Amino acid sequence: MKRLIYDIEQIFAIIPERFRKKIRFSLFYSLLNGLLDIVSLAMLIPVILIFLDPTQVRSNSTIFSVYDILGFASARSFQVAMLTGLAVLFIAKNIISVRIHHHLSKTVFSIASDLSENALNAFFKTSYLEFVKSNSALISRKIKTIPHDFASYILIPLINMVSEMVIAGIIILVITLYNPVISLLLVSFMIPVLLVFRWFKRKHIDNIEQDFRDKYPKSLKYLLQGVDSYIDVKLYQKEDFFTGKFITLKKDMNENYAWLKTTSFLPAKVLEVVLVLGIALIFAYSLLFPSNIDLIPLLSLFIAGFYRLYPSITRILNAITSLNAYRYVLDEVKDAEIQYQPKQEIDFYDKIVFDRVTFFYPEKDAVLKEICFEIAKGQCVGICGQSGSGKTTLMKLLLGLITPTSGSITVDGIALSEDNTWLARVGYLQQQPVIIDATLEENIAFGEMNIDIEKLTKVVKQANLTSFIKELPTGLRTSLGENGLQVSGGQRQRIALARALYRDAEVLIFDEVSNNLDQTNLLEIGSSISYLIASGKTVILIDHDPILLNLADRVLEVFEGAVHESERSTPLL
Ligand SMILES: Nc1ncnc2c1ncn2[C@@H]1O[C@H](COP(=O)(O)OP(=O)(O)OP(=O)(O)O)[C@@H](O)[C@H]1O
Repeated sequence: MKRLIYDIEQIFAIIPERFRKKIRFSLFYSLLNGLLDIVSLAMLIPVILIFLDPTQVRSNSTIFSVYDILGFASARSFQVAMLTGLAVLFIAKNIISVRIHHHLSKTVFSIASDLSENALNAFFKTSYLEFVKSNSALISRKIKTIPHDFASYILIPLINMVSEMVIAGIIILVITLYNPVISLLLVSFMIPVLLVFRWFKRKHIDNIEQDFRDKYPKSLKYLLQGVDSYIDVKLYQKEDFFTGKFITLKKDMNENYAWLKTTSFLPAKVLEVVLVLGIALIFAYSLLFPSNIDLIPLLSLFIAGFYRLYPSITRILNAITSLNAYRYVLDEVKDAEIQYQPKQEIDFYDKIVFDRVTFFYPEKDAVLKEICFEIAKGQCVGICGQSGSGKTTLMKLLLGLITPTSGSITVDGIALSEDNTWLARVGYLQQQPVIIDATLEENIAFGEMNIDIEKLTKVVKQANLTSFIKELPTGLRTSLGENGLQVSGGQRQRIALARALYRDAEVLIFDEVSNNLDQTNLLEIGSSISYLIASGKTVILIDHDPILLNLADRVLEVFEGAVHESERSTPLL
């Protein structure tokens, strides 16, 4: 019980503030729904009675007072009216019930959407270093699966459980008042159900939480890795490795899922047996003591009580199973709401300054030590250095994705961080630019809802994309497919360049773009870069290719953690 209260407190803490009132209403409506069930069942008993024995209309004082107040002239017309009333009541009750369930589901799944939104915002807020340590399976689980599981397997079962507990309590109380023997019979029959359930839960359900926590993300990881490395998997003939890893985990999980399903099925079956045994016991009692018992009302009461207690008990037990199996979700969904703070504006009009910047990755030696240099606005600076010397790290620092361990990086005197608008001024072109599964124009405008056609046409020309577009079946509106697999390395680079130009980036960083380009594409990118330099953009070229480095006003060399002005040892063209 203590655990349950603790869980309820935790669950309430997770529900976003604006939904708490709605959830309380949902709970209230669920209770109302249960009460309507009880009322309609209670109405069933007198209707059965007057049908089986019409003399009850006059002999039963309660029934007679209703008959009298409503001014009926014959028992038959009263029977018909009661039956019609009962039908209307059941229809109305079930319509209300559907509406209440819809309200509950709508509220609960709106909460799931809210939690997903929070998780996605939190993901975009994670630091670059945390991001590189994470994996996509875990991220997608946190954003998609966990909020959904919280709604489906925690919130709905919890609301059902609380309202069903109250309803079961009311039913037992009412029956006790009417006939304590039946009440005792009903309660004592529930005990074997609870014992069987408890045994099952201990044996099979308690491991399921571990499955959901550990095996599910691992299996998803192998699945995604296998799909993402399609070419390598085929090349190295490692289909069995990925399939094997995935399927071993999946089989274990499915075995436990099977027990989870069986457990939810179990109470209904046991309760059915209990119902038949109860009826048999009442019959046996009436045979043994015929004068002591009024068989029909007793049986009606037992069956009516059971009819409503049966789903109550099933729902309570299933809710307990669900809360146990999915309790881990509570730890993973707890992330606080993101507080948005306005970002500090940076208008780049003078220079970028690296002042005694040192950077260590966690648990590693310093990649860069006390480096100092400046880049003036409008300059084109080349950066070269051996593989692993720290060129990309330098760029991540310049982008503000990572912050110096010591020293400072400032733009016009303002220190770089994710809390200022610096990233909006920078276009970063990587070796393998990202292509999203969308049209070419959506790839260029990247995340803009309303595409500015005039600007689009301009950047398409600047990035030398005109001839590529002519080859496409529907021009700029052609879909580039998942991961842009149908686009060549050179085309990718030009699309990325158009993307950077579309957002009016002031500073353009080209990170080893020559790696995936042939001579023709390299010259084309080179001519685009020359155009950018001429138009006053600040350009940073991390590269080893003389064709590109030749475009730079100066070249910096990263070597053993330091940065020197290079003598341009390579003959420039
Ligand atoms: N996220 C990270 N965590 C830990 N170490 C890292 C991380 N990223 C890079 N490193 C290490 O930092 C060093 C510099 O890496 P960086 O990618 O900056 O080099 P680079 O000069 O760009 O190399 P390349 O030319 O091969 O791309 C390397 O030793 C690398 O292993």
